[in-house]
Amino acid sequence: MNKAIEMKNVTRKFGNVIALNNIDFEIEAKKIVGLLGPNGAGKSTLMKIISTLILPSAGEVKAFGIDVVKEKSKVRNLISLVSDYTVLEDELTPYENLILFGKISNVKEDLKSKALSLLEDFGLSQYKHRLTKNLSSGNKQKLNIARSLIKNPKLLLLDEPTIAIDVETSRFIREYILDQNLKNEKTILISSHYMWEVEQIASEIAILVDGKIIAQDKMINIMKKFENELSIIEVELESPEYLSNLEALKDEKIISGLKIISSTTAIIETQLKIEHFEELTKKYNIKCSYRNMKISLEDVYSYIIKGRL
Ligand SMILES: Nc1ncnc2c1ncn2[C@@H]1O[C@H](COP(=O)(O)OP(=O)(O)OP(=O)(O)O)[C@@H](O)[C@H]1O
Repeated sequence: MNKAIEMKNVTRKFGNVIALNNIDFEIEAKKIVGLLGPNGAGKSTLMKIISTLILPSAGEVKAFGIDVVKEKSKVRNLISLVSDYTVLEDELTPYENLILFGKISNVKEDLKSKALSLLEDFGLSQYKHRLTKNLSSGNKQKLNIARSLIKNPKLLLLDEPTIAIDVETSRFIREYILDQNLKNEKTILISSHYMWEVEQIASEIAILVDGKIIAQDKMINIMKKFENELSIIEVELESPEYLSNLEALKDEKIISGLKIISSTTAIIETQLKIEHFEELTKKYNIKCSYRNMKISLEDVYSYIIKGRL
């Protein structure tokens, strides 16, 4: 199988902080992988190592079979990173930014036409002559992504690419990413705290906690596994007088989450199948109706993280 990324026994320390703790991590070429994890888990550190911005303290990292430490410049030709620490030149226009980055990245052919067509794709042609510092943050982020594509990388590393971006722009970015994967066979690693975003585009997810990969699988396998293990049940009480009985369910081991939405509605997370929920409502004298809700990646993620933290 063709691997875009292979990390073996990789550790990265910053003084006493162990940002990555002896991890093994692989991504197959042409996949879109979502990298999830709480603040400080090590996601940016992982992306910075792959993109050769920082070195690992120990271990081996290869991109498309090339060692990222020993053959930095070869790897750089194949990879682009988009993040809030890859800064655009504020005093240049979007067009000039693309040209500059293209030159830095040794793009020799058709640089001008590539820059113009990326500006067109991202709806930035009308701002071609405006200084980048005067663009809206959404347009700056579009430019950031356009810039990452000018060298036609095989692997795109997107570190929270839609943070603080409006709904339409983030949808555009998501669709563009999908298109890049589909038409241009780019491998994409995307980190995000927006689970619904990752759910929409990634075919595989990896969860990083405290510098360790605690889960990695195809999205479909993870969702299937948890659909068997977990039920999310919406409860509608007949009257608020049953609320305290409902709250008492918290003491049941089988209830892993209980969120009160109003005096008569709640969402319950449980390992119990919905067929057996009635027994519990009788035991606790809860007069209600209830229904199974579709499990989301966010439910699965928080279930995994809760079990861990
Ligand atoms: N340059 C640095 N110097 C010292 N500590 C650092 C440095 N960079 C990262 N760290 C620490 O390493 C750990 C992992 O940080 P990292 O930024 O990789 O996490 P993250 O998962 O990307 O977090 P977030 O979701 O908040 O962006 C954190 O404890 C962080 O404080």
